[in-house]
Amino acid sequence: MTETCNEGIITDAKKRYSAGVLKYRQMGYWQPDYEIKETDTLCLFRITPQDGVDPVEAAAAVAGESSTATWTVVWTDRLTACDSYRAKAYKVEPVPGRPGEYFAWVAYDLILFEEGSIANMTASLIGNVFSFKPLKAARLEDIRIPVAYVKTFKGPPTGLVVERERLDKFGRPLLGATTKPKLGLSGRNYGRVVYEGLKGGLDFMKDDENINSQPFMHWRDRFLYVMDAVNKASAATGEVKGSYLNITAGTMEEMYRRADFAKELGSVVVMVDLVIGWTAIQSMAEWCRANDVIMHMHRAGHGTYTRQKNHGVSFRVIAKWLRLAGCDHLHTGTAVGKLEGDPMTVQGYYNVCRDSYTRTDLQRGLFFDQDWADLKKVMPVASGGIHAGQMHQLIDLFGDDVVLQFGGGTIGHPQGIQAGAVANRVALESMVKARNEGRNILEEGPSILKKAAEGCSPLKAALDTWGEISFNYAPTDTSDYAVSPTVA
Ligand SMILES: O=C(COP(=O)(O)O)[C@H](O)[C@H](O)COP(=O)(O)O
Ligand SMILES: [Mg+2]
Repeated sequence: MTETCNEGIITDAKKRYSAGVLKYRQMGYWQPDYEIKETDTLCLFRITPQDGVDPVEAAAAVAGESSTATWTVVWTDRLTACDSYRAKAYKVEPVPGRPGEYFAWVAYDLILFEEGSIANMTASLIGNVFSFKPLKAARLEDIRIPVAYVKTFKGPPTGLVVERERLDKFGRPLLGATTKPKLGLSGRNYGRVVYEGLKGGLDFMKDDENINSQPFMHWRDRFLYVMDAVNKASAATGEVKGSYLNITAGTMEEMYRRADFAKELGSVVVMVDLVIGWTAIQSMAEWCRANDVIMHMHRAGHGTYTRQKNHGVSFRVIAKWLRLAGCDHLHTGTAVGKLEGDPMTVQGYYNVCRDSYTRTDLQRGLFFDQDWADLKKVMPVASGGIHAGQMHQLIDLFGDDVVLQFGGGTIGHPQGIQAGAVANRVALESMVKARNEGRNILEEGPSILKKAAEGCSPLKAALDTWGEISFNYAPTDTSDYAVSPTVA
């Protein structure tokens, strides 16, 4: 598929710039012999051209519409350094095992993006091009962001190393729980749930994505009761505790108001939902940086555009943008829980959050090397339908630098919320100890848990209630190179 010459480009200026419509490849958006620069942003798109549309022309169109082009020749190109500003599609390959789909690699010059602005970068890369008629579908699969551009972002306000220092917690995953029911509790009842969870042994409790300031619980009531619970649980256990106060609101002014109040009450953490948008995320990261507060990011809404293989934006790209934009915690999936997530693909997201340098790893969906240029690391959050009986799988999949969050798997415990938290903490500590002793936790996990449960009735009850619960459905978003990688 890849061609070795610039076939198609019209170089004669008179012909190139006479008014009319040319093919994108004739305009210079297809350059198979293009030499990638270290300062280029590289994108891998998965495109499904309409029947009869040449994949190379479709790739050139993607490069054109996501950079400088419009549908017709414009003489004003000649007032610019258009040869370098034009994005270049430089390689097209059929996707293995997916007839009609092609991978198209496109390079973008550094000058095309404003420094430190995900809003600006995304307005180019996913601006018009996903609605383009010659394509049935398009997906941004992966991105390589050049160090020169990475250095224009401040990244996570706290980062996972400093977070551990502030919390004084090392050598094990952190534990959390989402307060349930998501909606409807009064402030006082809500605070009670938070206290029970933290007192039982969790490090964090968490507001859910859709709890903001509804009539049943004004945000100030929630913040007051939650912080009362946090302080009492810290005093009772001698540990630093936190509860992610969701400051998501309808305006920036209101979000700042809520963040200020959270800080005033002594919260170590605030939370926002991905749906607030890139600019709001970058602004809240600035606020968190200035106020020494951890920023928890719930990826609410992402499944609308990340899940389907043929259209949208892969979550690995969203994770890369979020690390640049700045968040300290990021929901990245569980693989074993109730929500979408192929294990290898999910591990790829974790690598994006925690690596200093991410290596190409096709089986985990990573198509490029990514140098993070010492940008701080994001703490991934595994959350969604998990329970103590899966502890060995979770630690085996994700290691120590992760928040394991059991919402229903704490609050639904038959002996109460505090018992649910105890079960999770005991399961976690037994599994970490077994791993540190060199045991194969993936194989021995169930027996390690059973043994630990002999001395812990809450863990026994958790295993009896949920031990057999699993969510075995075929994942939607898997690597196309899971069996034998063919692209270098
Ligand atoms: O409320 C929950 C989980 O509750 P529970 O633990 O009771 O299932 C979170 O919103 C999900 O983690 C979001 O999904 P993701 O983390 O994949 O973004
Ligand atoms: Mg939720």
